[in-house]
Amino acid sequence: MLYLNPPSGKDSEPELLHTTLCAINSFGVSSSMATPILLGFLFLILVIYKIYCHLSPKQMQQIMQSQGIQGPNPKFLLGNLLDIKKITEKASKKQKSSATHNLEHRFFPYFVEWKKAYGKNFVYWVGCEAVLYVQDPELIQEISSSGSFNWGRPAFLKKDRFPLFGNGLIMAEDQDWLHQRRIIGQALTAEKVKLVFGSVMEASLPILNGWAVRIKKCGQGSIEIEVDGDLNKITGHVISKLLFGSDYKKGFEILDKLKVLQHTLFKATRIVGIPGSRFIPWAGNKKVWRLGKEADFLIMEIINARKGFADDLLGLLLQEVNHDKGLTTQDVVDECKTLLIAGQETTKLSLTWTLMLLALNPHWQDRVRAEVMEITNGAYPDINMLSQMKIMTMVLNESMRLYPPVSYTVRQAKRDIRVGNLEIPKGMSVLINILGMHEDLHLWGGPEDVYEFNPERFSNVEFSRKNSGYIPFGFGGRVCPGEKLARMEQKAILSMIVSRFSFTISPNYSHSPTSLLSIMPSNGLQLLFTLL
Ligand code: HEM
Repeated sequence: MLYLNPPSGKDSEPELLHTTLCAINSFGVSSSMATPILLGFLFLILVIYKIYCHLSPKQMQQIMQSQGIQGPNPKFLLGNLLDIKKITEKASKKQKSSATHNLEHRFFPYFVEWKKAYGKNFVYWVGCEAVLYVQDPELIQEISSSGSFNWGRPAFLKKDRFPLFGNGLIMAEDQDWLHQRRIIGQALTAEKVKLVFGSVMEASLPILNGWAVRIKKCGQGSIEIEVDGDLNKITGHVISKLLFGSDYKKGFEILDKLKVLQHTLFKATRIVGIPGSRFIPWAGNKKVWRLGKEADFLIMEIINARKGFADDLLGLLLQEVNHDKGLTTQDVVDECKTLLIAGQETTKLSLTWTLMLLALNPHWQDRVRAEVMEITNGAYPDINMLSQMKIMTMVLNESMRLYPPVSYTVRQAKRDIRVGNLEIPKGMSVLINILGMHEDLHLWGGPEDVYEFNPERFSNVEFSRKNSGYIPFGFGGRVCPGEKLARMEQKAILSMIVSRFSFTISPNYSHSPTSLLSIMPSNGLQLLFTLL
């Protein structure tokens, strides 16, 4: 087992619940605060909840229990939020001084504890929202084939994340979702992705040349580079060019705004899941509204300046405006925000974590380099060479197993749905813990192996294909439409890096992954680079 520097700061809480836990903190649910005003407020919330919920928590619990699905007992109004808070605090006190790749214990210690008590599928409560936790690959297969239109996104998440995604593809449902999915699909086919290869090279070369110049200038053989920022620039350039074509530079400003918005949304002290809370004008909410509007405004500026339909993804989306049952201009704005966030951050993070893992595992770094050199003959790769890079694929797969950029996904039953032997009642949310699946001892070879970086496990192509416990790009109808693009970018950028530089971990790097919608390093990634 390889150990990394311990985290310097406090461990972050998982974002899904972080915000809700902050809500408890900010409410200060203690007996001393139980003033008549607070009680009146809680009563009002309860009434609103009752109106919102399809079934009462008790009814949902009974339905699930009658089917053998157990779970921790929910408390009045707060569900299991206080349990989550208690378990998280206990776990962070116990945390070992050295950090490993074991992220589930770090981000979801309460899931780990509940799995031990209730098995791989159980029900827990986020306030009044019933959530079915699923970590059984067979059940996930059943959900996959139970029809995309049966599932939506939980209303409280859609509202909470509205400034970031609006009604873009991630949040869209029913016919809107299908329509948007078709348009995005057209822009991300294998053929279209080939055309993007040029912009990956165009974005990467100046940055990598800059690294080489700095190494030569310093005269010490190696220098420290903060790679996270540079990978941001490369992946931001690629997605921005895909979306906005020749207007791509304006995309950088929008991306910067969306990142601050994302950090504010997931770090700010807010209440999630309580109706009306997003309208309360406190500082976090106000900042989120302002940034959301500013991002919209910048995208509208690009749209308004357009004459005719350009040959980019924005052009494709604009062609759908004003058609019968077509998109509105606001839908196009929302789609741009969605694609910028979904397409840039995830790809960047997968590269960041892969570089960290290769820096820690020089043997695998050498193997990837040898393969790239053999295929490219020491020159830059062309698009057709990427598919020959098998060891590179194994390394990337293993990196996304240990550090999946998206750690979980949530659906909500739009009607009563039969999934295998289970009857899932309308209104119940289902959380699929991608990280938990990727660290499942039964799927990945026991406690000795599961947290190890071992790309060899992906050498058996049949195993990887069959194993539905591996879902870094999601599953079913909502599977990531950007997978081909992401995989091309990953390979192109990595092959250029390993063929020019070797790298190790800098003593200044402290291993402190945090979860803000995606799993990211809290303090960036600092590596020591040497020219080959
Ligand atoms: C390594 C890179 C990436 C990873 C690991 C990743 C992962 C995922 C996952 C797990 C989902 C499913 C989420 C869910 O079911 O809730 C998803 C959906 C999505 N991804 Fe990606 N993604 C990546 C790159 C990209 C890129 C490059 C784009 C766009 C150019 C993109 C656009 C989207 C969109 C629009 C959805 C929503 C699909 C829908 O709901 O129908 N992703 N992604």
